[in-house]
Amino acid sequence: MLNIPRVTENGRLGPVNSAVVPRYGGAPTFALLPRLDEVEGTGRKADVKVVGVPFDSGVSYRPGARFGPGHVRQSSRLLRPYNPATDTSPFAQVQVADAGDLAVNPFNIHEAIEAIEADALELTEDGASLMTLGGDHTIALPLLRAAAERAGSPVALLHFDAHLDTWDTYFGAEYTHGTPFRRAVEEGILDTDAISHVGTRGPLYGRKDLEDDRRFGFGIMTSSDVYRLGVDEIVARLRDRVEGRPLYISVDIDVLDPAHAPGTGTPEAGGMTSRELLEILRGLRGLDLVGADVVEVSPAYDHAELTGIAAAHVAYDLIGLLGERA
Ligand SMILES: N=C(N)NCCCC(=O)O
Ligand SMILES: [Zn+2]
Ligand SMILES: [Zn+2]
Repeated sequence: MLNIPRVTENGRLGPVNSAVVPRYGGAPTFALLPRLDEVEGTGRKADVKVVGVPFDSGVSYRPGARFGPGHVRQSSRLLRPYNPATDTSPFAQVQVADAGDLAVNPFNIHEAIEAIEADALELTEDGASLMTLGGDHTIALPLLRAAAERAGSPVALLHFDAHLDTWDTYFGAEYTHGTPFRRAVEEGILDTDAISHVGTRGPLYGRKDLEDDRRFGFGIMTSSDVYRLGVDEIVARLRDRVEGRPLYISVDIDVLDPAHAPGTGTPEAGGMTSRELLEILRGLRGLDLVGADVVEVSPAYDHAELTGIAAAHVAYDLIGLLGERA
């Protein structure tokens, strides 16, 4: 089809109009949004760019997150343009486009990390912000580097994850999916007065893991805190920690219980529900969100697109938050 009919609201080029073209056909861009080159071809510029990073050479257990971006896009076909939970139309408030996947070397982690940082800087040169689909959690490090560079200062971080990801090395390797936030603290790109994990749970290697993590400045809202304190109290405490600072949000999909997100590399029992995660994110409106990622979706372990759909909805709400700022 030459002219694909799109929802055009508020002057923004939106998703394929699924009242005309069935949503299960055609190119699986995120939420059926236009590609970046299509948007730029109309003389528009994208304020929020969805970008995939098909990289999983940093995993310590089950592989497969390299297929995450494609799976999340496929699972995002049913997203509709209006979000009643926030009374916003995320694709109409700003221009959103799918920038495709970065080309990253699967055999050289150092080269991959450099490429991700450089590409993230290039994609944000025009003032756009990035909604990144991973990929394993290694990719958060170069994304944070680029975010801090663009913000002109270290950034606050809300890290949704079952894991701390502040371990030191695995088999002597410094750059893995279990170590990005320790490296980020060492590099001085995080505002260590304003960093917190959310949804942490599961066995650790030892008490020292928590001692190190606290020394780096991280606060922790565990999965059990979310259950016991409830969403509103968690939101209040998180806002208190990061308000008024440039903020990056990193969501490892394994923050969800394996019942909600089985398709991931290092699952842990006792996680939050997708409803809780979405409600917490919706409580973070009005903050200075400069970038976000959703990582660790490993489709070979997924069933019925459970994990892909959860990740797609999380990205949809994050795009809403990014767009409010833009
Ligand atoms: N899923 C992420 N990002 N990290 C998990 C690392 C857990 C481990 O191998 O000990
Ligand atoms: Zn994790
Ligand atoms: Zn992680």
